[in-house]
Amino acid sequence: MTLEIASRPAPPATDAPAAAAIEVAHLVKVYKTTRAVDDISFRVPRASITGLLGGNGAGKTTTISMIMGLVLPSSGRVRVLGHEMPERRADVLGRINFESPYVDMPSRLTVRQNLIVFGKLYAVKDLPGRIAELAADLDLGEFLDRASGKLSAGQKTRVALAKALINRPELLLLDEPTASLDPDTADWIRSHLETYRKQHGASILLASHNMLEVERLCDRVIIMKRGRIEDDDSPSAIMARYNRATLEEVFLDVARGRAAGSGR
Ligand SMILES: Nc1ncnc2c1ncn2[C@@H]1O[C@H](COP(=O)(O)OP(=O)(O)OP(=O)(O)O)[C@@H](O)[C@H]1O
Repeated sequence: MTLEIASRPAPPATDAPAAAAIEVAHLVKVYKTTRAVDDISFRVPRASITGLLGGNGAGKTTTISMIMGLVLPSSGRVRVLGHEMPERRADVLGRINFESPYVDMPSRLTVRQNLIVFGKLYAVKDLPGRIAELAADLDLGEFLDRASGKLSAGQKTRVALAKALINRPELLLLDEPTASLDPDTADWIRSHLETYRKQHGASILLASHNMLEVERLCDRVIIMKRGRIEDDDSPSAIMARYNRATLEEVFLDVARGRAAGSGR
């Protein structure tokens, strides 16, 4: 992931309660010759779970990285919780968080030490209390004092989720949160995300290759292909438009260039 910080002057903050969790307008990212994200616009309302779908290389991770202010857009605009990114990152970063199974924590530190480091970065109040709460919620007790590098994939995912929730984020960005998990653990993680959204009114943007997961969790689905948005609607409306019973079939239609409604 490239880290580029913008030097444009910061515009005024506008954190009106009505502001969407995320607003993206005409966003473009060009890496040398690759147009990774090609003029996309969408809105993620507060307290919603939105799925970001697309085949390998569709531009999902690049989009999420621009939303977090970690990758600088070539053009276009991103607002998070009403604040312009990346200019207003300082107002936003403490209120959002991120999880990806592809980003490892320092492996020699124990789980507890890692959570202390991330909790301090977010200036979490009563950090020992928050870690105890997350350990109970996510069942981390058994390996809280074990080196993070010595955990199984499922245990690592639970720790990554604890790290992502440590600051009680208003917006959670998830890049394939259940990749490489067994169905039982994946289901457990999904239930936890649903509960967190309900209890905290949080907004979630979830990039996933698991269509059942998206059908179950998401109020809305954005389908990307080659950097562009192919569709953006509720799962049921998208399935109806493609005349398909599952999002998996819709995904294959989009990947193979079949037009909406041509299925069956
Ligand atoms: N740092 C980079 N430098 C150059 N090209 C990049 C960089 N990051 C991504 N790309 C390219 O941009 C395109 C979009 O990649 P991105 O990782 O955003 O896709 P994705 O939808 O997340 O894919 P996947 O499902 O495989 O994770 C790809 O063609 C990729 O090779």
